Amino acid sequence: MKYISTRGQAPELTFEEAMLTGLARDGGLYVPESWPTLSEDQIAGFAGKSYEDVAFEVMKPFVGDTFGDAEFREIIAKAYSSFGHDARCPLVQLDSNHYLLELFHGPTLAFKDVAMQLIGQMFEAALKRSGNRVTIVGATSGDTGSAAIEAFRGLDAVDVFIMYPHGRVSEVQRRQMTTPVEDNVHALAVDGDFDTCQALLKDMFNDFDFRDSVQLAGVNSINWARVLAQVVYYFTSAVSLGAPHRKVSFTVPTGNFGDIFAGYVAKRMGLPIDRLVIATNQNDILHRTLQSGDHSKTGVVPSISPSMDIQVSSNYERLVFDLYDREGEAVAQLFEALKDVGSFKLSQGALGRMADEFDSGRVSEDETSAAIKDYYERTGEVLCPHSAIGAKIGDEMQGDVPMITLATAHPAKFPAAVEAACGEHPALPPRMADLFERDERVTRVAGDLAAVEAVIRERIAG
Ligand SMILES: Cc1ncc(COP(=O)(O)O)c(C=O)c1O
Ligand SMILES: N[C@@H](CCOP(=O)(O)O)C(=O)O
Repeated sequence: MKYISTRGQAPELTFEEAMLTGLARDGGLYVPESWPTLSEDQIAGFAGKSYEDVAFEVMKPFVGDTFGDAEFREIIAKAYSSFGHDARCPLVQLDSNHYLLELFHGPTLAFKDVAMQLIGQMFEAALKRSGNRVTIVGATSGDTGSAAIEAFRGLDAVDVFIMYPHGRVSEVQRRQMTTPVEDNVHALAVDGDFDTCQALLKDMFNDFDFRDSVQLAGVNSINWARVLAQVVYYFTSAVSLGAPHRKVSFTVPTGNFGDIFAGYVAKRMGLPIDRLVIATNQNDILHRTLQSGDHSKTGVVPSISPSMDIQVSSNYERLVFDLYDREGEAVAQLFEALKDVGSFKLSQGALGRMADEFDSGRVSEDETSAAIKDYYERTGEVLCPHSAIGAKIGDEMQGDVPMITLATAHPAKFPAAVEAACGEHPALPPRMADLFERDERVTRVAGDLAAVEAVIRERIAG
């Protein structure tokens, strides 16, 4: 399998190269040159298999011979051994035809662990083989950062720098990033919002002098391997409800569009998904786009679901690439306009193709709190604000087929919002019970490329 850039001007890469490269050198995102498909029999055969076995079969066509079969199976086994549930990503019934896919049983209590634990193992294997060293820089609205730090802390061949928006993540999220003691971990509190952090990251990748001198690598969903690992749980959950003999729909709390894009990939691979529902908070650019085709940035407004406080949804570019029949030049024009003037308009054809696959909904702050309370009272489930947004929209969009809503984080990551909404204080697991007593280590930095690059260069030199 070869990987090509959504902007059509960067060299084709293998899986391993794409994983270690991050952003394409033309500013685009790497995607597989075509979507591999699985037969109905293959998908039916997933029933009763372990999460790890399904992961191997779903990801193998994308990974090719980067790892031998035995090595790849071992990588997958190690990645998920740290999960606190035997099913890894269990499905819980909310009501008669609505299910919650719990993705928060990994070490940092968010769905990011599902991919990040795997990427940590894959990076380690690839870097051991090559003897190379890399500088991972990540942008986070709270969860990617802690998951990346957990996956890479203490690794000799890696320095990991995480930029988060100062004052805009929950206290638990911040402490998960600022309290690890390993020397290769560097938390950077950036003045700005998540979009500032992600733009800085992309600018770093486009600064070839910096990129090459620090051996820059990325573990945001810029990295194709991140999205790939998330495709697996669409298969495991759908099959447990009767796929491929029965269709299912998914509702996905959405920000950077990585998680729901993984669902789109599962559908391209042959999983019978009826609807993919984008659930947004008040930062609703994707919901507005689906209504009118107008993809216009507005400022990011802080919310009680901070991980979704995003207006530049990076992976939307991967979808637009398909919506425009994989014409890199058209995609480059649209996303350059988004950067330069803050908006672009989808063609009628592209909007129609998007509407064929996706629905969307938006949940306000008050509605988010009310949804947390309502689910707690009706079902006993304490949901994090992101998952509550998904569940509310999932309920509204229910049709004839089962609806699976992705529960993307554990409520204990957002105790203040959850307690204010439903009166329950969600406890952290015992292994994290002293999180609030640990010392924090963080560098405050201006939201400015030169300033961030200077900090990174200085730390690496030191
Ligand atoms: C808890 C939580 N829910 C939902 C999202 C949105 O996911 P995505 O950015 O893949 O759309 C994120 C951030 O990525 C998150 O951390
Ligand atoms: N919500 C994310 C934002 C970054 O998304 P990613 O999937 O591109 O890593 C976060 O929690 O950091």
